[in-house]
Amino acid sequence: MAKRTPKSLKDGGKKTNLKSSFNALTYIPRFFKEIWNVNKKLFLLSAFCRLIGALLPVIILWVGKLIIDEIIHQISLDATDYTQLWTYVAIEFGLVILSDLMNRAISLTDGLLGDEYNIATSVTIIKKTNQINISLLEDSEFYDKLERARTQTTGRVGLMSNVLGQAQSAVSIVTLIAGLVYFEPYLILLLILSIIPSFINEVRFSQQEYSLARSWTAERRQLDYLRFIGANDKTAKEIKLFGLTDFIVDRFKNLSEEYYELNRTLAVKRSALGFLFNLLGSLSYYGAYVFIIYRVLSGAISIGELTFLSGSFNRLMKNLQEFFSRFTRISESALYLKDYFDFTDISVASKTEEDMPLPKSIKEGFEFKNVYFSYPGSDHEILKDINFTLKAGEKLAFVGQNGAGKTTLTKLLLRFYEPTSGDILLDGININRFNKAEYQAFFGVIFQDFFRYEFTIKENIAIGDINELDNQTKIENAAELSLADSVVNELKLGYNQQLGKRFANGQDLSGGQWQKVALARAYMKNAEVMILDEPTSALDAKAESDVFTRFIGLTEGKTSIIISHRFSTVRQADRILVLEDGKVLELGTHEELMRNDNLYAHLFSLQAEGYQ
Ligand SMILES: Nc1ncnc2c1ncn2[C@@H]1O[C@H](COP(=O)(O)OP(=O)(O)OP(=O)(O)O)[C@@H](O)[C@H]1O
Repeated sequence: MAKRTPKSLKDGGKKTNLKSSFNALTYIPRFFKEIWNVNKKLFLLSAFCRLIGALLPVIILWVGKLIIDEIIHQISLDATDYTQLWTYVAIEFGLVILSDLMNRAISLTDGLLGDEYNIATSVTIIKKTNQINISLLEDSEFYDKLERARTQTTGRVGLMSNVLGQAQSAVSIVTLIAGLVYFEPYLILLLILSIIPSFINEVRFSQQEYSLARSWTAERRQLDYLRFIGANDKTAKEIKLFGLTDFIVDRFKNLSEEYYELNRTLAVKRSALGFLFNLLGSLSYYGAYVFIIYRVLSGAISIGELTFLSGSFNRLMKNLQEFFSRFTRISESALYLKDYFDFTDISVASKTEEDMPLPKSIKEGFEFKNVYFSYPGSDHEILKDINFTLKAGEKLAFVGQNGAGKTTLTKLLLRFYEPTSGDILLDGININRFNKAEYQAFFGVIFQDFFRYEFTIKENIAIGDINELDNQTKIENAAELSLADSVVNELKLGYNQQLGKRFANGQDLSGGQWQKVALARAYMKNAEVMILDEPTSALDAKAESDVFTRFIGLTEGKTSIIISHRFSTVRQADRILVLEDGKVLELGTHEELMRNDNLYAHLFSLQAEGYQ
């Protein structure tokens, strides 16, 4: 990990300001359009309940006023007919029940809508990630964006409740203000004066908190990573043996404590100032209270009106405080919304892509012409002036020392990256001109770092052609050809055995067993071109020879590339391409290269000696 420059509150990365907070609010209509599309009925139900919920407080306060006035009226009359009074009480009771019902309905609909929206955005993120170029996926800035889009899901759901709650508060505030204005218009001024300072305080701090959180995205990813390697079954062996716990804990603590300190400073300041400004609110409330009491004592208003006014004033003040603090929460979450939409808006169109139809079968083959390549963001040339052909139906092996560029060459062929200069042709046509998804479907590939999916073994094999998941015969056939059937036979639940240790009843496999499973994927797909990157490295000598004989059968008549460090495997290819330091050093049959007496012959003899 590179040495980090400590951040302070002042240099919190990209600064956000009031303008950016307000700008972020422009994403809210788009956000609600997405929620609306998720479940229209539920959305309307939630809005309806909130509208009723918004009108109830002022009505309940008003009925309270009627009850008190009626009691005083009855006492002064010495009367015994309380029908009117009990009717009011019954109405208030009904309204309180209705209010409770509405609140519950609101939290229910919000929860359900939030869950549904959550599912929808997770699906969007998975699909979008899949459409994005591999080169972008390896970019750390992109990863930060992805992380923000992924981890802020709960924030987005909260945002929905907050915005809807805000609309509800706005209706309540208008009705309460109408009541106050009717009796005592001046109280409104007092109210606004007491609220504004705390609003400004909230806005200021929420921006600083967002700025801080955003500027620490990369460090949070590091913290996640340390948490992952520090408490994980895959790393546990090495961590114990190398005694890495303290090293990881120290690194984790140093990083997280710095973040904690900055956060704490902000939180303490926010709370202290928040308390002072709220004190101002309480003072104004009691000022208003005293004022209304004077008005009652002077006979200007009734006791019922006193309760209505003080109740309305109190509620209004709380509602306004909540309205403003919620406003800052909304603008804060809206900034995260921007991160999400920035991610979903990443353009996936390739400049060069056309939609040429792919040939049904390969006639001539592939040709690399003067290909140079550096990974994005680096000047280091990994491939230099590469020229060779892969003829239709030919089995070509790539050989070379670690880091020579073998895997990179296949990544270019698969269009995960584009050459920095030079062309790759298929039957004389630049591969960029074909539809990318169709072009990539042409290939059956087993990568060196193939993924061990913690699914069942059957699913792990079917991944080679997931449409055939229910085709048990095909899966068994593939397992037999790749020798994965011997692995299946040892599993308690056979093909339905869960693999890996993450889930209940899962069973892990050895490296070689996993490789057989991965190889079975190649047999699932009857691809036009096969690429196997180190397909047998973890297999024992007997299995390697068996697998390879079968693989030769699988690729019979097919264009294929095999990357291997085992010369017993390599020599069976039709031709061998030897890479050294990103350049083609030799190309020819095994016999030709042996006669050449260059790097290939040298490495071959070295390995042969090792077997003697
Ligand atoms: N995503 C990447 N970004 C930047 N550099 C990379 C990336 N992947 C590989 N490299 C670099 O490119 C060079 C070639 O790597 P490549 O994986 O093609 O080698 P290889 O010949 O397949 O090696 P091995 O035999 O070890 O698998 C290496 O120096 C490696 O560090």
